[in-house]
Amino acid sequence: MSTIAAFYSGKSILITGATGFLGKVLMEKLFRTSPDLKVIYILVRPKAGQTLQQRVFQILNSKLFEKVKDVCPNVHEKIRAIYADLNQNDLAISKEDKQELLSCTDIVFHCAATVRFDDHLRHAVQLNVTATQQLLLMASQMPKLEAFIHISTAFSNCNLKHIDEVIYPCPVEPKKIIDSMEWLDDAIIDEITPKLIGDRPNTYTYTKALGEMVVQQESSNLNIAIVRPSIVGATWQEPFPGWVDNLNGPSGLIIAAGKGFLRAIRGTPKAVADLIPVDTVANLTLAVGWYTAVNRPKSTLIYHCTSGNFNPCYWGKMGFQVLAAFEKIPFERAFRRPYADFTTNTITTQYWNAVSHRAPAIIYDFYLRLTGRKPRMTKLMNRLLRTVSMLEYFLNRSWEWSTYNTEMLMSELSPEDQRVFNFDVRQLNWLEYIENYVLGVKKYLLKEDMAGVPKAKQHLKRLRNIHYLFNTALFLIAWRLLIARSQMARNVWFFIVNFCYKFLSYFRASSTLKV
Ligand SMILES: CCCCCCCCCCCCCCCCCCCCCCCCCCCC(=O)SCCNC(=O)CCNC(=O)[C@H](O)C(C)(C)COP(=O)(O)OP(=O)(O)OC[C@H]1O[C@@H](n2cnc3c(N)ncnc32)[C@H](O)[C@@H]1OP(=O)(O)O
Ligand SMILES: NC(=O)C1=CN([C@@H]2O[C@H](COP(=O)(O)OP(=O)(O)OC[C@H]3O[C@@H](n4cnc5c(N)ncnc54)[C@H](OP(=O)(O)O)[C@@H]3O)[C@@H](O)[C@H]2O)C=CC1
Repeated sequence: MSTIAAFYSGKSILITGATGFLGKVLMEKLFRTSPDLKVIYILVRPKAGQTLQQRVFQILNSKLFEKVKDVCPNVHEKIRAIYADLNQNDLAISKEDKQELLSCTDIVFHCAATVRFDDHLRHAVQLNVTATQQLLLMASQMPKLEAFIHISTAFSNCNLKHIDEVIYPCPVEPKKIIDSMEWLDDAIIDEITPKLIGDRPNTYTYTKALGEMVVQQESSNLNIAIVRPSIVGATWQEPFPGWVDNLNGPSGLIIAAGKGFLRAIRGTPKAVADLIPVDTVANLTLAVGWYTAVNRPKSTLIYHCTSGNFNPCYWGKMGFQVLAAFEKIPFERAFRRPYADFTTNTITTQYWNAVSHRAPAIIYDFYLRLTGRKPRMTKLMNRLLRTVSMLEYFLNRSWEWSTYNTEMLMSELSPEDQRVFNFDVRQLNWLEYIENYVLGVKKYLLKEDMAGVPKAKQHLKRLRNIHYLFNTALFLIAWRLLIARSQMARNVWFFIVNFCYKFLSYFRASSTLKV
């Protein structure tokens, strides 16, 4: 019997961000391995016209939760959705709900965050800093609380090259930032944002670093640990390989490349692609919850959930594997044949953006206009290029994260726990993982059926022929224009024609002789 699974049996667990990518996988694993847990409280807000209950119903009835229903048939009764909005200072939790949470919660997993890179600083501070502070305040009033696990990111200190399992202070105290957000207007915040974030690339990484500082400041009276995952990708093994449900990180780019929109990207092929499967993050997080509650370490331990240290993969190799996967698993209705390459400097990037991204979009929009349809490709391409430009920072650098705590935890686990809560990425086969990832993107994000693969392959063949035809036509037009203007080009042309004619005559004569 797994010690960790047994630990969570009978427990009341609070999860924030349970409707998100990581939160769902974490919840699924908890239900599947500890079906005897008492209850999982999730803080949810209504969204996209759906009530809390509808959102929970949708999650529990999704493919991700199929296995859970076999081991925990009454899963609906064990999940309690609590209305909350982390955008509001008191988290908007009702008095009754708050009372129940305070008196019953044994463990907290704080996953909720805004992960948008370009979020306005006010909103990012509210979600990633103030809400964390509010939640910690609540946690400090929970008499039964055994552990509070905060999910941060391995990139919270991406301004450093080597990152230890410590909290690095930001120059301005989080409390001062929180206070200033209350009285500064948006225009002034916009002005000071670059100064505050300093050498970090965006408000996301900055506010996640501030969030860690808040955790540290509250850690004296709480039993806390921080998990810092790197770039979270599709599931590796559980509940099944390749599951993914949003466009963050690599997933959006895989679609863009597979559909033929993305042809070049500024990236360093030799930089480490520090991807980590979402089920690995969930397993480590649950193991951290158990270890923190049972061993009550004297200080706040930080766990890097990264792959580069254990089993590095590089962007060049990963890009190559993604392209190879498209051969087997093509996406339907591609705009162009999938082909992409890494460029290493700004000038070549701009050249490829003009030639391979903007020009085809303009030509296609022209065709749409001619056929009486609304042009849309240029707009889509501009959006894609904006997204890509935000991800480039992470494609052109490598980081080293120390992993002593993660390795220590691994060694503390029984063989059974190492199997059930596996977070040892040394066992990960990247080629297999990437292939499953591409398949997952096709199935779960694009909702495309494998039955459509032959048609997709045929469509790609047609695109290849159009490509050859287009290039030949372009060449002939260019050549024709050149011949009309240059004597030298004419001479070359007559030389080639003459040569071909002589060659054919010789070939014909020699074949007649043989007969
Ligand atoms: C030698 C060999 C040669 C071979 C070479 C081969 C070369 C190969 C290339 C092959 C292809 C790719 C291979 C894999 C490479 C992957 C690279 C991945 C890079 C990843 C870097 C991530 C670093 C993460 C570090 C930090 C990790 C974290 O802690 S946080 C989690 C990550 N967070 C995010 O990813 C959030 C990013 N998103 C945003 O910040 C915003 O969405 C945005 C700013 C990008 C866009 O905002 P905007 O308001 O404009 O739009 P929005 O309303 O959000 O969406 C508009 C439309 O765009 C879609 N969308 C959203 N996000 C993405 C995305 N990440 N990628 C693509 N598309 C995205 C969104 O759905 C909307 O679509 P519509 O609804 O259709 O309009
Ligand atoms: N994805 C990644 O690559 C990485 C993620 N992380 C960290 O992991 C954690 C989880 O990320 P991930 O699952 O990918 O992110 P998602 O964007 O998928 O999920 C975010 C979650 O936070 C919730 N949330 C956001 N705003 C509010 C709000 N105002 N009130 C209530 N809930 C809110 C969302 O709810 P709703 O569904 O209502 O929007 C959702 O459940 C985050 O802390 C992130 O920083 C760290 C490293 C990498």
